[in-house]
Amino acid sequence: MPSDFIYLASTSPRRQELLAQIGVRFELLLPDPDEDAEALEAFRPGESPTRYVERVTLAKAAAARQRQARRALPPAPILAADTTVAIGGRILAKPADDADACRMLTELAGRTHRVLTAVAVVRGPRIEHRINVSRVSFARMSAAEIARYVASGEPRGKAGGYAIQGMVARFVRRIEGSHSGIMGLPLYETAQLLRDDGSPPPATR
Ligand SMILES: Cc1cn([C@H]2C[C@H](O)[C@@H](COP(=O)(O)OP(=O)(O)OP(=O)(O)O)O2)c(=O)[nH]c1=O
Repeated sequence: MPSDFIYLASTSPRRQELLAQIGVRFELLLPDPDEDAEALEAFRPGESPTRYVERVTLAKAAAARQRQARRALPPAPILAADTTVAIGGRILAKPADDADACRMLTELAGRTHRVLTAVAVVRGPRIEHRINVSRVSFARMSAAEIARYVASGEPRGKAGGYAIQGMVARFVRRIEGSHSGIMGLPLYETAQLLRDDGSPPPATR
């Protein structure tokens, strides 16, 4: 029988909004203070962006499953995701600081890059996942435009140093793929993985 709610193992406010957008009922299952969430996201030399985003997502899902057991929470599926920006085979993570965001945006301006988001759903011992890959083409941006965008604070905490849902949209010439996937949670793939999980129970008469 499908569960009438799921656990969302994500600190990302965008993922919370996106899941709510398709009417999924969820509770947050966030890391304990002593969990090293950043260690999960360390790069391994030579790893492809696809393999990287898949590995990190599965690791986030497995960590959340352990958390659920540790806290003796009621059973329900758990959803985890990771978003990675890749250009020319290289991964751009979340910028360390504003200078790093400037460097990333300078690299992305006037070019097309990929945004990969993997989403995983844990049900007991099983983990299923899907990967969405989108292409985003940015117009040229002058150094002053990049500096102004970085000063807005929007790049902080975002893979590749930008938010498609934000002010940078004025420089987005074209996207191919999934807008929600670029924002952090591809809703088509998510709904496929969840099927009826997270739907409210049918009204009783
Ligand atoms: C490319 C892009 C990323 N992002 C965000 C989504 C994610 O929050 C973030 C990528 O970082 P992630 O490491 O995928 O996620 P997170 O650390 O924010 O949250 P958690 O691991 O707890 O689930 O970048 C946007 O909001 N808009 C965009 O256009």
